[in-house]
Amino acid sequence: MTITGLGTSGDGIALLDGRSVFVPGALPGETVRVALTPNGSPEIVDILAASPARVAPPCPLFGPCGGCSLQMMRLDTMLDWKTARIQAALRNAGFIVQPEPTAVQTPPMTRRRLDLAVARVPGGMVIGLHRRNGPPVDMTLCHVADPTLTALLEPLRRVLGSLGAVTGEATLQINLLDSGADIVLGTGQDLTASDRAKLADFAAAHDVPRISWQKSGQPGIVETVAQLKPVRQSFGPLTVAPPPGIFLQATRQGESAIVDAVLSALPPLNRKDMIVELYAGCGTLTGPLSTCGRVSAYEGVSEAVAALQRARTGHRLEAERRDLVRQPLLAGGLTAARVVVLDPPHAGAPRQIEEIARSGVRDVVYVSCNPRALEKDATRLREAGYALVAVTVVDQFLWSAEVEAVIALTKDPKRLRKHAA
Ligand SMILES: C[S@@+](CC[C@H](N)C(=O)[O-])C[C@H]1O[C@@H](n2cnc3c(N)ncnc32)[C@H](O)[C@@H]1O
Repeated sequence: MTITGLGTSGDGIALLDGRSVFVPGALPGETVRVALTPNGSPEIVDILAASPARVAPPCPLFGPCGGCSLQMMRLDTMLDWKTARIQAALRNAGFIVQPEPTAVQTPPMTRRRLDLAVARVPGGMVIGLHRRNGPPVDMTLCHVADPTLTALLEPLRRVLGSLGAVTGEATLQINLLDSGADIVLGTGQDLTASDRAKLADFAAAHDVPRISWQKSGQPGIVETVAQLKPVRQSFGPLTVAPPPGIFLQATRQGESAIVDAVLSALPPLNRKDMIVELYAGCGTLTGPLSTCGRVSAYEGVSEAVAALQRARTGHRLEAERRDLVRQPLLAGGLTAARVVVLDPPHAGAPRQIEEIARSGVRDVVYVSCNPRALEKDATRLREAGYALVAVTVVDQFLWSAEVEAVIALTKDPKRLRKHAA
């Protein structure tokens, strides 16, 4: 097969009898020989002509482990591919002439958030990421995760193996906060008193400030099992105590790149200007934005809003819980805003964008984690008269197909004139 492109999940695309076939591990320009697996999907058996972008994958778990799909690709080529995806999304949204993008890629071994699967298997415990459509692959090393997190996996295997509540499969979510690893364990069974004592001992032995637990299938209810010291995370001038399992940008370097891009995408502001921030999480952008103007932050997760409200003393910000899908901030409520900054989840923000499009707000900064959603939301903003003035691409999910972007849009004639000059 001749590979003509890369699909949105990072698989090579080939045409076979007029239809697209996805070949994992193949790069554009390559000719590969494939065999069909028992479930009918193609698997490379031989590379007949390799791409100049092909490199030896650094991790021995690459292939079976479902975490990375692109370790056989040069990092700079991968960043170019991700940048081209954002440019294509914006072009499809109708922005034919685009500013030169800034592109940032984070280094390996910096991921500070892991969502892992746990499985009790004959002879031990497996902790890792699922193989494609299969069971988890034991993460004995990782070129993506921060080494502080990978160092915890072996002791975690031992303690989880000793827990009565971990009978079959479980989940483990770890956020590396400024205060240390913040762990949420999910199990199907309730923890016993002995399980709780073992987890508390583990926290003390490994300097883990907090371990929480949730029962599988009850995602909203999280219980603290051990808390040895306060948890904290700083976002610019703001220090919050994040709730267990809260959204955190995947890497510290990615967070800095997004924050820098958002701040430089703002129009000139004075400190009394109101910034409306939508999908605020527990303050990644809110803290830095509060140094530029008054921030009204909206977020759907009540624990994140409570953390922001507790941290706001001395900072120019208000935080409110609001489901922005069911109850978007209406156009009328946006008129006081000098600029709207939004960082929606994967699905984008179609209802909220409609209200922004109808409001008179002059400047919008949109942080995207999904090029498809970006295309739809940016289409509506272009129709409403916004022009594109800056694009930053952030690759903080190294070796996967994920890509983030920060785009600045305006309908302020003065800013447009300055931009054109
Ligand atoms: C991509 S994260 C960004 C969070 C934050 N800006 C940050 O950088 O840490 C998206 C945020 O949207 C929130 N969210 C998801 N659905 C929502 C909804 N329907 N209404 C309000 N917030 C929502 C999530 O809880 C999450 O905090």
